[in-house]
Amino acid sequence: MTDTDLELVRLRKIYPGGTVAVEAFDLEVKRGEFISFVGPSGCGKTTTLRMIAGLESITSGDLIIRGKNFTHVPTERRPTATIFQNYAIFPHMTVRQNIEFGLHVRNLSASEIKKRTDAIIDKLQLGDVVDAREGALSGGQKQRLSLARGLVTEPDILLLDEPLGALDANLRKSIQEELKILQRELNITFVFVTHAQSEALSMGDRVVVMNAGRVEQVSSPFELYTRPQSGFVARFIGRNKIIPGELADIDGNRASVTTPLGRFSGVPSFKAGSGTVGQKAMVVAPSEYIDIVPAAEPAGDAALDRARGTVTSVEPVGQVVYIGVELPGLVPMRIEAYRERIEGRGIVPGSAVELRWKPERATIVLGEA
Ligand SMILES: Nc1ncnc2c1ncn2[C@@H]1O[C@H](COP(=O)(O)OP(=O)(O)OP(=O)(O)O)[C@@H](O)[C@H]1O
Repeated sequence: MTDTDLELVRLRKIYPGGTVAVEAFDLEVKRGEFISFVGPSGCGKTTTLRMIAGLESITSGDLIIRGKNFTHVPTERRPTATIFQNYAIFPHMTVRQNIEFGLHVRNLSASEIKKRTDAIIDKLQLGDVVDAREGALSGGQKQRLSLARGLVTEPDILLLDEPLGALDANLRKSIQEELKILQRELNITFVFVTHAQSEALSMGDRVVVMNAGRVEQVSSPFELYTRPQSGFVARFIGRNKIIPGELADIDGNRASVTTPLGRFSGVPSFKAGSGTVGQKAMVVAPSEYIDIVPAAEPAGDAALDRARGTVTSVEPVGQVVYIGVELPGLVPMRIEAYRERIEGRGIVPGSAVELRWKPERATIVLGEA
């Protein structure tokens, strides 16, 4: 038995009007993995999910689930269930009837339907509202009902399209946690679409970042946050500072870039051999790894990379202070620092500062910043 649940091979979607919504989408998802799709509006997340669900035809490429090709199999014969943002609950049916509905259309025996429905009602704590209709349910209960409807069909893969989008921030947070626990317990593969990067990173075992119909990067949340592989990911995920320049040197797992502020090095995000000296590249460092100190302060650690600038603004917000820094030849940067780290150190508008970071924390990314 293969432990790959889902394989997308060169998946492509062109809508009848000619819009190329998804292009060359390759992905392998392991059984029991929680995978999030994230990207800006219109990047093709929903289209990809709908192709997996069979709600949208596949223009070319292959959809493989547990080793079987489902590219042209109709939705009702796919081992998937889909949860939508608007819940898609039948308002005239009770909670129990809503859950049973998907089982009746599968021709299961009455006793099997009851057994499965009772189990899922119990699992999702809907026992108190089994006879209620949609109008009487809270946002959280509606969310759990829509999950119950999907899970009761015992899918191999659960597809979730912005399922928490309609919830307020607090409820969203607690349902995120519930969902993650539920997924671990059931060990079902979840494919979760969201446009919120924090949600994608906190929920996903791995995250697929999409941009304009294409996959930009597939990585664990930490890897994505600390080791972006493209300028798009560096800007879209996390709080990176980006210094543009030209690739100067590549040596194993170190590369360096000549920038208007000097030459800096970092870990290359590209494979050896794919970068050419002189081509456009950038130094990317997560904000959390950059220290801001008065320029006159001696550098204790000679191995740090350093860039000099002038403070233009200092804006405290709670425990964090946002410091605007003008750097020669670059667009101004905004650095976040803990208030206690900078208090009393003379970091005020007009003062000269140095940004310092460990080169091994920086990533060298090819392309135009
Ligand atoms: N039914 C359709 N007919 C034609 N074009 C469509 C259709 N549905 C989506 N598109 C286009 O395909 C592209 C991808 O859309 P899709 O909805 O998959 O993106 P998305 O990343 O899910 O965006 P959002 O976060 O806004 O839902 C967009 O350019 C969109 O306008």
